[in-house]
Amino acid sequence: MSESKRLRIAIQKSGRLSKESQQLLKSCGVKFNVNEQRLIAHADNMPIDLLRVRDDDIPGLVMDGVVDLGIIGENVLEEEQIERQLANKPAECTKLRELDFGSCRLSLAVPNEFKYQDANSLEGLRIATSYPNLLRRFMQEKGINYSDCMLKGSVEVAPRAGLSDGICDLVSTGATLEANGLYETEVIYRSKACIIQSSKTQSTEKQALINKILSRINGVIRARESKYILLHAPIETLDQIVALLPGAENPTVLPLNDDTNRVAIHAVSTEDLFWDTMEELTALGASSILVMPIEKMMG
Ligand SMILES: Nc1ncnc2c1ncn2[C@@H]1O[C@H](COP(=O)(O)OP(=O)(O)OP(=O)(O)O)[C@@H](O)[C@H]1O
Ligand SMILES: O=P(O)(O)OC[C@H]1O[C@H](OP(=O)(O)OP(=O)(O)O)[C@H](O)[C@@H]1O
Ligand SMILES: [Mg+2]
Repeated sequence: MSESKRLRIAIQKSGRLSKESQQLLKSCGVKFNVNEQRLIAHADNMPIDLLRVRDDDIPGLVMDGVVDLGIIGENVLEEEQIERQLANKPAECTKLRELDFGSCRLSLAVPNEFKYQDANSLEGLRIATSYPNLLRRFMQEKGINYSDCMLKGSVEVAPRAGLSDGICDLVSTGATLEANGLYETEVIYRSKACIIQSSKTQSTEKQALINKILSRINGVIRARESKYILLHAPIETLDQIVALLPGAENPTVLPLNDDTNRVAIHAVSTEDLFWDTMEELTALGASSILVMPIEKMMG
């Protein structure tokens, strides 16, 4: 197979990570259109190809150097890493950074009627999961014997279907567990989406493009986490007002026309400004408070 000159990025074809992975790359200025029937989407304005695959395949594609970058849940990455280490296959890749989506946890859960005290309550039981390696690591650390029942999907119905006593599955809101008469007993792994790079040596051009994409991702995520805040404040409560603005260390303070008692404050806040803080600001005499999203950030 000849080495492609274009940077290959693997993303999930359809599922929890696919929309946000595409959106992130678009926000970084990568222009592409996805045809649902096609595995590959070529970017129009940069030498980048997107490979749209099942999420389980992404870590292996990166570790084998078939693609250069991948966007994947840390849970799937860790599971594949353990699997490959056991099989003596290449398991190396570099996690470039965590992303700001795909937040979930891998947890143990049991039927509502099950009397759970601690992890020892699972001794000798059968647990259904799609993550046998992460489950084994946890159970070995606790010294608990169990048997597993490997299911790629619909794990949450296993106890009711008589296939297992408990489950080890992904949880976010907990709605799926509740709908299936289960409750969460132990969190065994916390996960977010992340971007990974293959360990193979890249050409100077490709590495420069990877660095550019990563720096843009950093800018996009920083911008999404930040807000631009404008407000009018009485000079006498200025210090208290600035202290309330989360993460805004050096705001711009400007005079107001025909008003010597009040000033305008412009600040970039690194956190969302919550309603409670807005109410406290108003109580200190702030007015005309505007909180605006930031589209891009650099430097
Ligand atoms: N409820 C959730 N909330 C947030 N993130 C989640 C949730 N469930 C899963 N994830 C994250 O998204 C990833 C993909 O989940 P999804 O359910 O789409 O996978 P899948 O069914 O295995 O998809 P595929 O068809 O690609 O194999 C998970 O590995 C996890 O990192
Ligand atoms: O705690 P909750 O917010 O209910 O989320 C948890 C559910 O989300 C995921 O499945 P998904 O909905 O992605 O569908 P899938 O089972 O087809 O992968 C996961 O496998 C759980 O079933
Ligand atoms: Mg999958």
